Amino acid sequence: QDYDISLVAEEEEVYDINVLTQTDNADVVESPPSKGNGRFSSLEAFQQAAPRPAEVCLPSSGEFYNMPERLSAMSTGSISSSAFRLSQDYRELCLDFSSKKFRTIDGSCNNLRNWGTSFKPVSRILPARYQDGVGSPRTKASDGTPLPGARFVSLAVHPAVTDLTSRPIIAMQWGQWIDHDITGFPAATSPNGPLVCCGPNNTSPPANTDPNCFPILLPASEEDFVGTCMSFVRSNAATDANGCQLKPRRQVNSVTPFLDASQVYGSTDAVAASVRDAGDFLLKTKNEKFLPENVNSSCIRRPGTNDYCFLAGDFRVNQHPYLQSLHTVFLRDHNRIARKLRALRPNDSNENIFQLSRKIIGALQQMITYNEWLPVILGQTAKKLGLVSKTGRTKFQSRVDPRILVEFSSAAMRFGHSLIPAEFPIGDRRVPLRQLFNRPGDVLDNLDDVTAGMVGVGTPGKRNTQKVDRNFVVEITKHLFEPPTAPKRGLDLVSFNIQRGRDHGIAPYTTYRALCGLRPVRGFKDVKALGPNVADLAKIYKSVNDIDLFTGLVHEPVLPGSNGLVGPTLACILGTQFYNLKFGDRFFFDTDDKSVGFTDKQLQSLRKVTLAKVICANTDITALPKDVFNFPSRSNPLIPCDRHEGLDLSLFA
Ligand code: HEM
Ligand SMILES: [Ca+2]
Repeated sequence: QDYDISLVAEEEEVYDINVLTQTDNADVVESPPSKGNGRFSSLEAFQQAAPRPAEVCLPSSGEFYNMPERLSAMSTGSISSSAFRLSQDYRELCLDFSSKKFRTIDGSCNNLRNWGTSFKPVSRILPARYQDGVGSPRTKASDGTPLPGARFVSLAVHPAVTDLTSRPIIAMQWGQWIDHDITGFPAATSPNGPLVCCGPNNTSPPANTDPNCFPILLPASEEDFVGTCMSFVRSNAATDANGCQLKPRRQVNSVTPFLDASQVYGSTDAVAASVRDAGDFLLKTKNEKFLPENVNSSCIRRPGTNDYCFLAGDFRVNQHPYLQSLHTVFLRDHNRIARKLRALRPNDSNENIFQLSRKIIGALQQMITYNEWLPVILGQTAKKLGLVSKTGRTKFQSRVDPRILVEFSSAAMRFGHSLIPAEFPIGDRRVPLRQLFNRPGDVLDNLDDVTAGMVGVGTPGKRNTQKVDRNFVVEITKHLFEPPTAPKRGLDLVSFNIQRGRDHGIAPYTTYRALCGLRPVRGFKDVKALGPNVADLAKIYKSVNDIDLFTGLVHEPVLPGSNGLVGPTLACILGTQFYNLKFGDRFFFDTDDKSVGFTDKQLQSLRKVTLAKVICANTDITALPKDVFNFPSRSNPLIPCDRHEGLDLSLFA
């Protein structure tokens, strides 16, 4: 109910962020370890193989410990009703886990509850708000009337106003890079392959559309897309061992939630095997320099060139050149480190050299994320929650659940879409993002120019990333993945984010704000909570308590003094997830458990490395500032690449 804010005494914004706990799903206690789920060489293969919900679903007997059943259970992220059996199983498969020095590829056996294995259901902070209570998307407002359509919301409250931060574009790009390390929702499919959820030429879908279709219906006033429908497929629903959907519906994370560089190495044994030559200590490359080719993938190749589509540990690798750049830089860094270690440890096995290199790359991912990136995003909150890890060692907490919270991957972490600028500098060009999707050419031609543009030292001069606010560039709200020859047939990422939240039954924004201990929103005049444009929200939502989580989060103003880029509820959800990914990871890079961690000297040396050093060591860029999340300045001067401190690998001899 809206009421007059002037009647409410002004109070200070109380802002003391603590981490949240997830709901206690009965089935979260343990889930089966999945040594064997590497059957699938790609996400597509996984999706084809995922069993359809059976016609008749009997209550699960819990008796699914013969192999075929177990494999299918693992691949669909199903979970058992019998914790006892699972712990038995877990003990069997993770028997030697205390003697294991390296992470498994699929994240299994990280912790006693076996949380954090790929292709397992995500966790959640609050119970789902499905419209039917079990699985249908949230489509109605609190008074029972329909919610405004996702595209309608996108058009009404997410315009393309430009508002820049003082940061280079890497502040955005690192976020997407690590997002692909920690989250990935596989889409539902039909027995015949991918689902198409609109009629021909984007007309409204026929009546018998697949139940996993949840198309975005375009408003009558739509000018940017042809037709009346934008295809949207629901995320794959986790099933039990009998192929029956779990109730309430749960989504699956196809990648390991740990920051373990799984976008480089893969989250299943099959993908891991595809990115390296069996028995070798190196990752596969093309011509020693670039990512290997994925012959099963499609991308846009320039005629008359040798352009090819990339293969990496994550299937999203081809999306755009800045993402491809980080994939290439870390691929090269693995091979650079592995070659040195090979020489330093002549008696060691290739497998050990590979795993040791992988462990160092994983440590770099965590260090850059917690010490360089998160302080930029969360400001004070990063320190307050103990996320910054520049000194000392981290004590693993076995009760902290590292699994991805559905609210994080469906809404909060997508804040990064607001950071995306319209143009990406590459050499002396500034290329509109719509011209870069799915094209490997720029990285193959000139990785250095792509990378320099990303970290703000390219030739067109300073190019800043956008602020986190309600604004999104048209490159992603009108022209996402638009085919070059088919105008108005792109997608709207903001509509997708909103629709995805509804697909996953995410509760509205105000619920999370309250949970984070912030004062309630005082209706549609509450500029302090919902920002200067709150009146626009009033035009489309009936109550503040209907606002979609994603939309609410990017409306919240950044609190004065927070020194970060995000508002308080966003800081709360992001902080919670990154807290869980630090303290709930037995292999966190600075763990005090020396049996899996680094020696004091190794850690000390490792801590000198910054993203700048990694880029210097693997490109022909000649100078970078120590902190690439800030532009070069008097306090962050350009330093020749050979003077950046690196990891002393002789400490691993
Ligand atoms: C050019 C840059 C980017 C593009 C083109 C892009 C595009 C996309 C697309 C198409 C999706 C799938 C949407 C859906 O079906 O629900 C997605 C999901 C997502 N994006 Fe981005 N994105 C970009 C940058 C970022 C950044 C900077 C971040 C974070 C800081 C981010 C975080 C996410 C997350 C967490 C998801 C959900 C992934 C999952 O769990 O499946 N993205 N993005
Ligand atoms: Ca991972």
